[in-house]
Amino acid sequence: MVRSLIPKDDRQLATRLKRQVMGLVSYLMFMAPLVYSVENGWVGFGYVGLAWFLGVAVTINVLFFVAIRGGFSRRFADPSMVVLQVGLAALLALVMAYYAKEATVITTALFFTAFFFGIFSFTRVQYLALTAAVVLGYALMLVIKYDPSQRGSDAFRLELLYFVVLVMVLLWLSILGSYVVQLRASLARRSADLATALARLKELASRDELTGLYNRRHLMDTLEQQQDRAVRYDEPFALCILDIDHFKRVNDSYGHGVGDEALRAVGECVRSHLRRMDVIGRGKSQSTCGRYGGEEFLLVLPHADGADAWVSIERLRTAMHDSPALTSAGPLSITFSAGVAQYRHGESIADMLRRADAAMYRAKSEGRDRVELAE
Ligand SMILES: Nc1nc2c(ncn2[C@@H]2O[C@H](COP(=O)(O)OP(=O)(O)OP(=O)(O)O)[C@@H](O)[C@H]2O)c(=O)[nH]1
Repeated sequence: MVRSLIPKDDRQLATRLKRQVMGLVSYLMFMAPLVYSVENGWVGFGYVGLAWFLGVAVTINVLFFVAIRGGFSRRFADPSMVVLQVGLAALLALVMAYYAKEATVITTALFFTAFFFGIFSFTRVQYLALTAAVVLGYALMLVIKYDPSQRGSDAFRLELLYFVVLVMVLLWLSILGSYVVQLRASLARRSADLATALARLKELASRDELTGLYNRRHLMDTLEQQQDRAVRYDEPFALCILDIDHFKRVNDSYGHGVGDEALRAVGECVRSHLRRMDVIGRGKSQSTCGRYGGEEFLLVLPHADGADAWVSIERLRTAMHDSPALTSAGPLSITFSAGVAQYRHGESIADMLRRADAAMYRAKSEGRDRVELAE
């Protein structure tokens, strides 16, 4: 039952709730030693008192569980409400300290357990403040528990001993606990930095250095994703292989450097054309373009059938035909030939690419500066 109360799709919430269950189990753990103490008269209450104590502890835990699970606690800076929870647990431990006779060990263990939960978020100041509050509370409890005539008794002196030891242990726990909290925070920072660096690396690994467009590896991944989607949802998608016409002449006439500039200009023209097309087809997944090889580009057009894709690439062809690429050698007239293929159910990506390639070669052989639709 508890398992179904802990969501699987929200890891943070699941962790908070698991901690809450841990807190509940911690109290139930004390049941056997408490029963044993009641049985032997080592605490100043009977079974009714015990039922009250455990009842209050369990109710507090269940209320916190509900507040966290229901989202109420999200409005606080600390959605686990650890400060409040540890404070209440320490208060319960003080109540137990008041009633404890020979069973003082249970009180110490209760304080220990409460302080332990601070490890999940307490700062050193919070830990020390809690220690100070407990010390004050314990001192007050001693004043209430022992009237002046009892303060010379062995029981009182023993209680003072427990008190001093408790203060020592709680101080030690505060320092150690806040150190663990700091370690956890620095670990979380490092793993966040690592995740950012990894994302940056992935981004770099998917880009073509010259044009900044996606590289062949990323394009192949995109094509596979589109193929999966097309199969699963029975939706079309198309691709286009675009090859610059007579690019060798650009290199031969103006040098490789200017050739590179022309490639960048073509890349930018393709990218801005696709961006415009995506704005028109709002709400659908975005098109992808990248450098497929030397002077070849590849475009992936989700949701498009062959005819749609052809129209879109034909517009791009006209745009490129009409606007020269700006290079340091001046404006250069650049055209391309392209082959467009629509995905056929059941075919491999390699076959689809082969068909688009064949269409592109047909465009070349029929005079260049053309877009052909694959058969
Ligand atoms: N500047 C530059 N040139 C490149 C790059 N990659 C490939 N090329 C050049 O692109 C040219 C491709 O030439 P070809 O395959 O003969 O084709 P083409 O001259 O474009 O002629 P068609 O494709 O038949 O229209 C070669 O000169 C390559 O050196 C690059 O990264 N930078």
